[in-house]
Amino acid sequence: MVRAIMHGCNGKMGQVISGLAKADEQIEIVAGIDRYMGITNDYPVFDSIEKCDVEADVVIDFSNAAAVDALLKYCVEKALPVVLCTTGLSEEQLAKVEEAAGKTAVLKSANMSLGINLLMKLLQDAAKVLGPAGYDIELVEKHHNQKVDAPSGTALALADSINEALDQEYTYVYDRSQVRQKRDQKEIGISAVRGGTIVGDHEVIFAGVDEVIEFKHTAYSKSVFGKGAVEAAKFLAGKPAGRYDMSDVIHF
Ligand SMILES: NC(=O)C1=CN([C@@H]2O[C@H](COP(=O)(O)OP(=O)(O)OC[C@H]3O[C@@H](n4cnc5c(N)ncnc54)[C@H](O)[C@@H]3O)[C@@H](O)[C@H]2O)C=CC1
Ligand SMILES: O=C(O)C1=N[C@H](C(=O)O)C[C@H](O)C1
Repeated sequence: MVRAIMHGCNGKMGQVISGLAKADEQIEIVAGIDRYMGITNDYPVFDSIEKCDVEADVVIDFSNAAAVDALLKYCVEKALPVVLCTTGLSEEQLAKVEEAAGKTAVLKSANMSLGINLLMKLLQDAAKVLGPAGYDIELVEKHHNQKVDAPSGTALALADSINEALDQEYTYVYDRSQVRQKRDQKEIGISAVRGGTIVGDHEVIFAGVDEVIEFKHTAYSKSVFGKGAVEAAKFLAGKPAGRYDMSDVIHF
């Protein structure tokens, strides 16, 4: 049985994971961390990670970028593997993630769903053909109105995946409103839409002369992310220090 600490336990994803873990004999949430205390859970909840003295094998994190520095410090000190799902980390924080991975196992992924992780692979094949053929690449993501970061971590990860296939030659453009010039061919435009309860839509558009190829992923429920995170936690418990991602968990 894998013992997990749920960081951000009283948030939307924290509650999805709590529900999934209850129905799973291979994982148990032994403690939760959240600064919001308005929910009753069947495990002890602490208002900050530093206060948690419960023994565990892994941490699952769906919280807020502002909470990630303290989390990494705690996991490094306790040599505790961490599945890092929070998005919107700064460049400085991304460097801290790499540093932490030198001391404990860190699996970071902006999207835990099978579909998006497959899409990242498919896009690399498409980009290798369509990029050199001069197709313009644009990405549009849509999320619910409670989301604080933009663009989504997934949109950035999809763009990174495409750019890797194209020898890192592309730059990202987030806002065209102040730019009075035509797009450069080696740009990836990234646009964010926020509204209602949209769980998560990602569309990648390759636009050429007289034809357009579109790839689209739609998440209809947060459980697609939750299931991936639970599998990632089971995978990461007991692993040596290092940087892991969902390609270590999902084998295509
Ligand atoms: N990698 C993936 O597949 C996915 C990642 N996410 C990301 O996960 C994060 C959380 O998403 P949601 O659950 O929808 O958000 P949410 O806002 O519903 O939940 C976040 C929880 O973290 C808590 N929190 C915030 N700061 C804290 C702190 N300093 N200490 C302790 N607790 C703190 C909040 O009180 C809240 O309960 C976001 O960054 C989101 O983008 C969300 C879905 C899928
Ligand atoms: O905040 C969300 O909800 C989501 N965030 C992740 C992201 O920023 O990519 C993943 C998913 O799309 C849902």
